Amino acid sequence: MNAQTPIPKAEAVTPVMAQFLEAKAAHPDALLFFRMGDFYELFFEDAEKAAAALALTLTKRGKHLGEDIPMAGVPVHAAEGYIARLIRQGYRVAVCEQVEDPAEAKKRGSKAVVRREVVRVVTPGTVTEEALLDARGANRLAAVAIRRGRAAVVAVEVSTGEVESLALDPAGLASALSALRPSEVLAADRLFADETAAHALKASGGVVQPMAAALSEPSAAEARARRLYGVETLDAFGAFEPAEISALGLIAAYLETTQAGRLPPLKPPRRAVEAAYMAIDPSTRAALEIDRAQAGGREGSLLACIDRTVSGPGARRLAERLARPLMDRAAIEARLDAVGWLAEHRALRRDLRTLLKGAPDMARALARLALGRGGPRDLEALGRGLEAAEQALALFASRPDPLSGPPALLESHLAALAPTADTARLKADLAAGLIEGPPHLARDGGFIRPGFRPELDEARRLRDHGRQAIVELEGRVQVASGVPLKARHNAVLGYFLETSAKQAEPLLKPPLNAQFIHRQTLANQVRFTTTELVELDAAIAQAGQRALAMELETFEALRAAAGASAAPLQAAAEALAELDCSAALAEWAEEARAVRPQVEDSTVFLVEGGRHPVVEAAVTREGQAFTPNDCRLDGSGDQAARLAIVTGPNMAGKSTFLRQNALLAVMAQAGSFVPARSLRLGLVDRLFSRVGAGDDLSRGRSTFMLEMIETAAILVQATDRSLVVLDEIGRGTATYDGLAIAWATAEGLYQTNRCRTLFATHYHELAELEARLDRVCNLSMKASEWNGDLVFLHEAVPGAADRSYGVQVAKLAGVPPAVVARAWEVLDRLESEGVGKARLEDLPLFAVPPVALAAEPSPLERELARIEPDELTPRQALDELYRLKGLLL
Ligand SMILES: Nc1ncnc2c1ncn2[C@@H]1O[C@H](COP(=O)(O)OP(=O)(O)OP(=O)(O)O)[C@@H](O)[C@H]1O
Repeated sequence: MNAQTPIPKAEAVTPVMAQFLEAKAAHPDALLFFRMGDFYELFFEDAEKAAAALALTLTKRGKHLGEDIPMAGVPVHAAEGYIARLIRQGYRVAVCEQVEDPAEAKKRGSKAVVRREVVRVVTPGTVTEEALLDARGANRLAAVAIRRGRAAVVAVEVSTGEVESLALDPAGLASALSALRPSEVLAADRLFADETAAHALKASGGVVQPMAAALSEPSAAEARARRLYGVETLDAFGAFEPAEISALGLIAAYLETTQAGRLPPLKPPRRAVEAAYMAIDPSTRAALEIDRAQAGGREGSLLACIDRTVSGPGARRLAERLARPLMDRAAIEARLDAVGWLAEHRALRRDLRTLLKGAPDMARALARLALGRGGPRDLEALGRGLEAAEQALALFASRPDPLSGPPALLESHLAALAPTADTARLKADLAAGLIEGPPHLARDGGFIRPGFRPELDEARRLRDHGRQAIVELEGRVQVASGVPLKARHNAVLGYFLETSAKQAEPLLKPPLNAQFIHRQTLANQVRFTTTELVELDAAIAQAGQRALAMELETFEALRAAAGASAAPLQAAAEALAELDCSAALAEWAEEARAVRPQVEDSTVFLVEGGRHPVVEAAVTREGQAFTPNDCRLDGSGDQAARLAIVTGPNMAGKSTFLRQNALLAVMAQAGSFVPARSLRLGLVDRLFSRVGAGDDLSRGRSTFMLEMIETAAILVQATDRSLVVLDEIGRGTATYDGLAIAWATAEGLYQTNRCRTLFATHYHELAELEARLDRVCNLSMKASEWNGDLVFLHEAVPGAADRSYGVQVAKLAGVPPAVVARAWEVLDRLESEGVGKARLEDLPLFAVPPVALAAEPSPLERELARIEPDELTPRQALDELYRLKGLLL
């Protein structure tokens, strides 16, 4: 979001305003939080925006070029909450701090202003503070680039240091981005001209940050990426494609500016290949409500329904697994082994979950510490995390049946939990060094345990002893002077002796005025000091400062020790998260009576007694029973039909049936048990679901247009390994057009794409396909009529539905009786005239041989895609043109 403050000319402004203008000029598109003593102040347009966004009072401070300067401010101690709210509204916030002591500034002259610098830009994708993060959700910063016809997405989780790089075909951008669900996406500004990329960026759901195209240029990007990792060459990370380097360069550039040079500790990029995951495009993801319900929130999604994790990191792992189901059968089996083993070992699972419930978010604490934003509480979190790791290890070691050892994946997590010499020392130091329940911030001290550093104890003793000495002094001067003096302290005077104005009289006159030095007269009180008190005050202040300095030094030493052990700490954090995730899936499997799916390399899809977990939960809450359903498909057409036409009345459960089968595939390949009696699943490479679409009027597309765009994508991309569930294609247009489109789509999917397909429709004419084609079957959702009313049985049975029962459903919905009666009349007329029958006969079904839908690009197209105009000199461009023309000859 842009917050373009009109930048006034710097002449004739106060020195502070000049500082503000300079900082603002460097961060024109962020709201500038300008530190003034105990407040952050915002000026000009920033003030107006923040005041509106945070319901702050908009005031004025001084004049600029004759005009009042609008101003709004927030107290420093409450700033985090305000910044959080601005970030959630899509703003970026630049924090401009005082970076020197006011006393230092004074040394330069009485008029000198304190130096200020922007120490950080807070943006949605780079926040690390607990208050700004969702404990159960990842917070990713992603960058997108396209070079030489290939695209890349690099995603960084600053709060945990995870980095992932994915090289892919530009057509897959939307799927890849929607799987990552970044909070913020960076892209070179020229990328917005590319329709595919622009669509993918918009569909990502994150705040999009356009970046100068120069930052993604290969050499600049590579240099920055090397700097990010502090390496001479990126070779050790594998062979990056040019687009990946560009995207990594954008991330590096953004982190450099927003973190003001303080770079987070990032893990080496994990390189993923597109083929490693089941591709799920954004509309399929939305339609299936995998991690978010269509209404927006988590509530009502598959994730919310099955999430039994007990820790934030575990919840993030689970979300990640569901967002990106795997294609690697061995990796899926390994996850299933882990879930299965934990499902069997109930007592151990229970103890493990109790243990993990209290475990802290080590990865995020570590990242905050590394970025210099962490405090004693983050150190404590590391200590507690290491303790939890040891306890988890002990739990597994003490299980009663040592013979049935945990499967390989669990073993690898346990190995990561084992302490190293460094982490063991760190844990011991943290336990010995920190008090229970230390404060968030190191700033004020008071968090080092007595006994940890003898010299700190000594400084504290002196400080406390001094305080005791003052109490004694207070008693003595009272007796000596006969005046009721009270010892007090404030930040300006330090310690002083105070009495009422009336009783102060004797102290202001000889002989007592020789001992009592007057400091201040207020309306009712007079304040004094004595030489002894001045000395005590100085000694206390000095000891206090020494104690604080030592505490801060100790904090730094512990922080450095944690930083030096970052790798084993991150590994232990990840292992705890994985254990929570697997144990949670086992817990849910037991609750939901879910079974282990059988995953294969074939193209079968055989479900017995499948259920939709979310609908089942909703139906059960209402006190009703959910009807499980079988589904048999086979891409090879060997055991079952490849295409099933699903008909049945409205409300009979068609959409539920379709979605539940798609979700079973997602869950199985995510490595979860599935809500069914059994499932045999041949790995699904791409999942498509077109189940109802909303309008996308902001992009000027009608519901029907959107439906057709999505249908086109399926027809172009689905392979013989894909699973497609389509609900009511072609209903948003005239009946004949709709039927024709539905028919041709079913035919195309069957003959050209050859994918496994469930095709729900109200065009009962499509049932004819079963008779005409080999591997097509009809399914219908059973309903029966009872006393003129419809009863839904929600059972998928072989055969086509005889009719739609639309009028009965209208009646159930409360359409007025007169309208229902009229509808019956019209329906009777239409049916008696045989309009439906005639219609089908008219269609030129199978008259035209199907065309190859997923056409290969021509050599010329392939060559064109490879050319990167920005990287060519005019001369090279001309040469390229001649070469391309040559391809035509
Ligand atoms: N297998 C089932 N067992 C029990 N109840 C079910 C089942 N399937 C669906 N239902 C119930 O029926 C309702 C309607 O289901 P669904 O939306 O799938 O119907 P539909 O046939 O797709 O309807 P329409 O054609 O109007 O879109 C669900 O909200 C749920 O309450």
